[in-house]
Amino acid sequence: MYTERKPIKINEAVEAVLQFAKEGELEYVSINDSDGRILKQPIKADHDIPPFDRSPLDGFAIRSEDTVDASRETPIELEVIETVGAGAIAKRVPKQGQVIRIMTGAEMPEGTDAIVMFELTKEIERDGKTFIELKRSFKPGDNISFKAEETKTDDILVEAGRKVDPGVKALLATFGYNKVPVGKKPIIGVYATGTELLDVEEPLEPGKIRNSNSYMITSQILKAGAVPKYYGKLVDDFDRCYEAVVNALDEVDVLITTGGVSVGDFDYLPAIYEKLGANVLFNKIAMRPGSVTTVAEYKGKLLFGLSGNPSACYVGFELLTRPWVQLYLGNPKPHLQKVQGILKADFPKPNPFVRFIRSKMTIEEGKIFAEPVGLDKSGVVTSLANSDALVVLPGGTRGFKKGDVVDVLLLNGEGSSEILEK
Ligand SMILES: Nc1nc2c(c(=O)[nH]1)N[C@H]1C(S)=C(S)[C@@H](COP(=O)(O)OP(=O)(O)OC[C@H]3O[C@@H](n4cnc5c(N)ncnc54)[C@H](O)[C@@H]3O)O[C@H]1N2
Ligand code: MOO
Ligand SMILES: [Mg+2]
Repeated sequence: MYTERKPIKINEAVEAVLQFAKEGELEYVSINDSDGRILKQPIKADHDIPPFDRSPLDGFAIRSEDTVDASRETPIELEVIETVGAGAIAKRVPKQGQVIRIMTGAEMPEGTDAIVMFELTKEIERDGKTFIELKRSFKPGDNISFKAEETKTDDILVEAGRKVDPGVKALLATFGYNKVPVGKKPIIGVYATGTELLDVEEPLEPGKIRNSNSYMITSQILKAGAVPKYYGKLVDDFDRCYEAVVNALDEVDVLITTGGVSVGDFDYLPAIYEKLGANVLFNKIAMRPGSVTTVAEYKGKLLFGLSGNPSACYVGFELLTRPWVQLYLGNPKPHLQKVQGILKADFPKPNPFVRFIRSKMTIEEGKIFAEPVGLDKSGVVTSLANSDALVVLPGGTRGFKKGDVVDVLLLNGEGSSEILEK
């Protein structure tokens, strides 16, 4: 029997979900496996950078006092007594009139206080010795990379909560983080429901479609940084679906189902939550697509009943499941980043509920534009492949015109600590 559902605002829905946020434990992973992981501790300098005074050039380490009288008119000659490459330490200490040939990155030899690059010198061989000719003077400290000029011991260089990217990884290596402290990934179970669903390798049959949601959601889970556990597809049979949900719940941190969550005769998820005794946080959100998105809690675990319609399923995950995952991982910016953009085409439909339109973002002459892509229907799958943003049109508004400034959520953005709507 049909029972009316009361829609809540998307912000309230997100808040309801995040009441059950929990942070995962810290685990150590090899630096080689740390890409994309969220740091659980700040990266702290355990030594100065550079760790010693060093040469930033290929050239000669000199005693600047020896060069005081050098000029174009009165060039001086200095004797080269040793060559030192990066990683080696000079064995000799130059006396007056002596220099050490030095390569970029090598530690400044004792007794020297400036570097002259090769290009400013002329080499002279005489009596089995090597000399350089210099036509100008140098001051103490000329061309030296000084110890700690970049960073000092105990400086915090990257805060906890940051994602490991190539730059962060360079610092992890610099400071000897062979093992990196990161947030443990939650395991997210996935079931696709629907008697109409075919596996990817199966040929089409009358009345059937291929199951795309589980692949899409698995990919969204991976992109969010969690571990997907795909259980397969289920035909619309109450007992089989109920049993599958109960069994999966023991093995996962969160369970996602797609489909079967609306008011149809074979939409069994609402009844499954009821039989389970789960606490249904909401079963309708005032948004399009994804209005049927339902979330229930059972023994502290969340069950996301995402819509079967691909676009609604996609949006439901990004707005509701993804933030939960981010908080679990330790990311203080769990929500999609919001920017303002210029609508690139008319959008004549009225918006009784807030609408999230699959869109393509571009930057032209320094301005952000967003263009709706494909059909704006929740059953549409093709638009998703061309979207990197969601245009947000507030509920209770009429159509929008090309050129209007609108909020745009970035699907590949930095993340935000703010929920989208106030
Ligand atoms: N009387 C009403 N009918 C519907 C309402 C409503 O408010 N009153 N809401 C509509 C809206 S909005 C949506 S969204 C859908 C949601 O339906 P369900 O979440 O129950 O999903 P299903 O009915 O199982 O499937 C909907 C649609 O999606 C296709 N589908 C399902 N699973 C997959 C999959 N894994 N891969 C690709 N496509 C999938 C399915 O074949 C259906 O076409 O309800 C409306 N109805
Ligand atoms: O849940 Mo439906 O996607 O609102 O369109
Ligand atoms: Mg249905």
